[in-house]
Amino acid sequence: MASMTADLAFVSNYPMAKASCMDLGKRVFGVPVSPRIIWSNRRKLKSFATRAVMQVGSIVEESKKEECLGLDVVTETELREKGFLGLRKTKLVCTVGPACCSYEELEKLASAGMNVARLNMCHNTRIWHQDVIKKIKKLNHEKGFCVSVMIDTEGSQIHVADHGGPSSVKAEDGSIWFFTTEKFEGCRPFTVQASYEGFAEGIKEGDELVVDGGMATFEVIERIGNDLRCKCIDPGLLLPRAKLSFWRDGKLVEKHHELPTLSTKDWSDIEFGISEGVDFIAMSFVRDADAVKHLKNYLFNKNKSIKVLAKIESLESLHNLEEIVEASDAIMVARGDLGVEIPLEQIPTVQEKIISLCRQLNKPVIVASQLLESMIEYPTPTRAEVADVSEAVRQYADALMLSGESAIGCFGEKAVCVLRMASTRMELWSREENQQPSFPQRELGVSLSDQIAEQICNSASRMANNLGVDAVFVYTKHGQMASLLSRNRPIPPIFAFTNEESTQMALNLQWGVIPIFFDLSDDMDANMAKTIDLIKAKGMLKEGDAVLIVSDAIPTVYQTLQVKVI
Ligand SMILES: Nc1ncnc2c1ncn2[C@@H]1O[C@H](COP(=O)(O)OP(=O)(O)O)[C@@H](O)[C@H]1O
Ligand SMILES: C=C(OP(=O)(O)O)C(=O)O
Ligand SMILES: [K+]
Ligand SMILES: [Mg+2]
Repeated sequence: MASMTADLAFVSNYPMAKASCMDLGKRVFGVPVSPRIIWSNRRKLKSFATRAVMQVGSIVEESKKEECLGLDVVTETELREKGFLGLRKTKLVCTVGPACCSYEELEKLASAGMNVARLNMCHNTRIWHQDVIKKIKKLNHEKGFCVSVMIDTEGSQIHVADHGGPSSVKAEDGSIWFFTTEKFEGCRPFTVQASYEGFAEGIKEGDELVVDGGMATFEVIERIGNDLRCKCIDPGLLLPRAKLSFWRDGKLVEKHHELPTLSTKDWSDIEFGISEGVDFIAMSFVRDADAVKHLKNYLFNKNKSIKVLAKIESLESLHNLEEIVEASDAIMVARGDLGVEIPLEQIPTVQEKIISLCRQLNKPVIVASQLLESMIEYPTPTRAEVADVSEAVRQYADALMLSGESAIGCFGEKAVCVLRMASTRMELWSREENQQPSFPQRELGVSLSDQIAEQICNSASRMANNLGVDAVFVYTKHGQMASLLSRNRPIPPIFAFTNEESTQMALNLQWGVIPIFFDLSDDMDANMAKTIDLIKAKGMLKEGDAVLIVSDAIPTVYQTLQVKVI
């Protein structure tokens, strides 16, 4: 085994009162090392001591070993080209649709940097979605990618039923339209089927009916039972499944319809997702935490490794934001529908508030929709779109999401490249110019061991930045330590080694984390030595590089803390 000449000091969770100071005295990082404090928490538990160990070590010797490491091909390439500090931190989610559903197109998106593939269950058939999932898993298995899969529910929003007619219908100014709940085949002139029979509840003459956030606007001129006669006052297009919202005196008429957040179709889509082994389920139009808890309880008995994202896209979800974030595994700022329910000019501020709350509560957050909308048709983005992307990156969003840009756009691969380049450059620039929000100091941990893990990760991140280490290695079974490190947004990349594939796929949504599948053993030293050797064997660690090591792996045999100087 290659030897690792380094000083290693343990910082774990020993109450300060018992801290003993040991000067390991050796040179690390090329500078004399001041004495270090050793904390270790020897909590006398009958079961295993919960210990989080942070070690600082430097590597000064070559390693000869070559072993296959679960590092995905994209990261490996980026690492070789740009080194540790050039690695992109912000994750990329791509909606898969007809424009990119072939194996070759999916491979292009993965090579360009897609971390998560999103399947919108509003559209297409389950067979189609199943085929895409199979291709993504094949790409991961055969080509060494690490792309996670997310399904996104249709939800119970009121929308225009698929009129089965041409892809979009034009509404002329002054034309009279009939919005009905009557079910009929095909399409009738100037008649629109609404997806929900109670869609007109509480609506009065004079109210405005807005389609898809403004694609067309109508004035309600008569209510006939459950149906509405309307006059087009702002001409535009009626797209299939267009969403409907109602406004009165410039304010949204909040629809507290009794539709459940998850419709019957959603539940069967969820069963489909479980059977296909998806990694994430994104819930549309979440109104409160109950719906999230209900789904998580259901999944607990089916497949508890599937992560639940709540999509913030209604006024009601903003009213219940904190409880929803607390209950969810991750959050999506779904700006498409959110922009229908709140004034567009408020989106950047609301988005920043959601991102900050998610960081405080240690939940990854995706900024979604219309980031590069013009690239559906054009090969380059507008300045406003790149400004939107860089603002989401500056706000420290964990991930950015493409919708139509990749699903139906002519330049999906280019759009991913624009996101990748813009986010990498903005990460570097905003760090150099200190443009990013400071870390919200809200304590998370409730139990002592959670508080210890949180404090270790907060300290480890500060230490990593202050010492200028090249990388952070974390050994984690369920990803908690990796996410707590990510929450701090440290400068060096976080290599998260885990022996749980579900953890690896879930960490694909965490800012700055590179999830690596690795057969963790109970021997921390072996884990450390082997992973460092392996990364070195790939030529990605070089002489003098410094790695900071954190672990929450609860070994089965550790009874004492080891201080090792090799
Ligand atoms: N799986 C799919 N099959 C066919 N078309 C899709 C699919 N996913 C997305 N699309 C197309 O891409 C557009 C943008 O995707 P998205 O924003 O996810 O959907 P929506 O418009 O329902 O919010 C959709 O309106 C639809 O036209
Ligand atoms: C992502 C969103 O949801 P969907 O595309 O499913 O409407 C959105 O509304 O921004
Ligand atoms: K959806
Ligand atoms: Mg939506």
